[in-house]
Amino acid sequence: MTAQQHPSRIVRFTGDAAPYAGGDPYADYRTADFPFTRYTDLADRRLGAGVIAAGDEFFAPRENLLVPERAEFDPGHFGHKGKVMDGWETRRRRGVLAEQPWPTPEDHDWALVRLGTPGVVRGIVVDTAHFRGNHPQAVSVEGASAPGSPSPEQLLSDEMKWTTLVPRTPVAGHAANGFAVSVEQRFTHLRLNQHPDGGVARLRVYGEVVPDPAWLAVLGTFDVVALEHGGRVEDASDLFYSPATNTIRPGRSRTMDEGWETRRRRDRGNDWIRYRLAARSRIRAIEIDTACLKGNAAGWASVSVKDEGNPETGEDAGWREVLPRTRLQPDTNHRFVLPDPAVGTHARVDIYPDGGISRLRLYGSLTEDGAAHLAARYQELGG
Ligand SMILES: NC(=O)NC(NC(N)=O)C(=O)[O-]
Repeated sequence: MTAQQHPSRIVRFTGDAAPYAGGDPYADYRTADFPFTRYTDLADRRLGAGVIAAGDEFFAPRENLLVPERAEFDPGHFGHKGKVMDGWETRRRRGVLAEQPWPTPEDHDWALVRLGTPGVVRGIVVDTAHFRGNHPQAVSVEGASAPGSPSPEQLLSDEMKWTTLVPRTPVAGHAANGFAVSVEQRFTHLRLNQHPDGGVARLRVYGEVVPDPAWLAVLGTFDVVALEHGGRVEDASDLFYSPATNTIRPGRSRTMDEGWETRRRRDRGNDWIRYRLAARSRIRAIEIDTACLKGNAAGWASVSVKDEGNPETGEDAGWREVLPRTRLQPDTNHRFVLPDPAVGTHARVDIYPDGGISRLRLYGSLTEDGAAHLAARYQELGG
């Protein structure tokens, strides 16, 4: 097993994985703590991402790449086409002549990914879990920015400009191959290439959401903390059972684990999440949902707002409670109209004493300077 230190200090695994020897298939899996995983997975199915085409998917379908759970391996599961693999796997490439039976150096397989929400990519994980002996020798990743909803044909046409995010790089089998990306551009689509062929279990694309300011301007009032609009979690008191980011995902929770649940507190404190809003906003209405949290819904909740971006004072006025501590019901969506709009760049929900909420929605509109900031960033990133 080899782990190499990359110039950008990202651990790189190289070399083949040993054949599966029985027992826990993850026992010899190689992975690391990649710093960029604190960003949002822009290729999350739950945000609307999809693998819209692939040049070949003989052994295993491209859709597996974005399954949220880690890849499974059943050593005895064989189908009509071979070993059933939980990933995207192409057939073995061949040369064209008896004298040249090998693929050419240019031969490769590709898959086109539509990001769930456009953004700047900070890091990519090409996970080859369980691909041992049939993983690609190398991978590369490119990004494109296309307006609207382009077809695979449009994306593959010569007119489309693709930018290299990860140059062709050798990867290891049965490993989480992580790559830091430093391209300051907003992308809508990615192309994952396997050189010359092989299988990849999962693709994760971590980055910052960059919303289209024209769309937000037309909407006027929207959820200013929603992940898809560029809101994000900065910190939370407890991540024992589930990520706090679940509270700003699209849609309602269908099961308890799709929300945010904290462990049972045995002290006199309380749990909380701190968020950064899409930009400076004026919040007028709040929703707190406890969907699917029944014996463990938060007992009470309050919401506070902080304004770090006041262009007149330039001052940080500290936290201001805009929804006082309010009793919550289990498995219920609660709606609150604020008596006065609350202006801020950050929000915090405090739950008492512990338990969970499934969603927080902060409905409002961008302030003038908030909208100008988003428009400038969009321009800068070539949006
Ligand atoms: N044992 C295999 O996985 N073989 C082949 N792949 C599948 N899925 O059967 C191959 O050639 O890569």
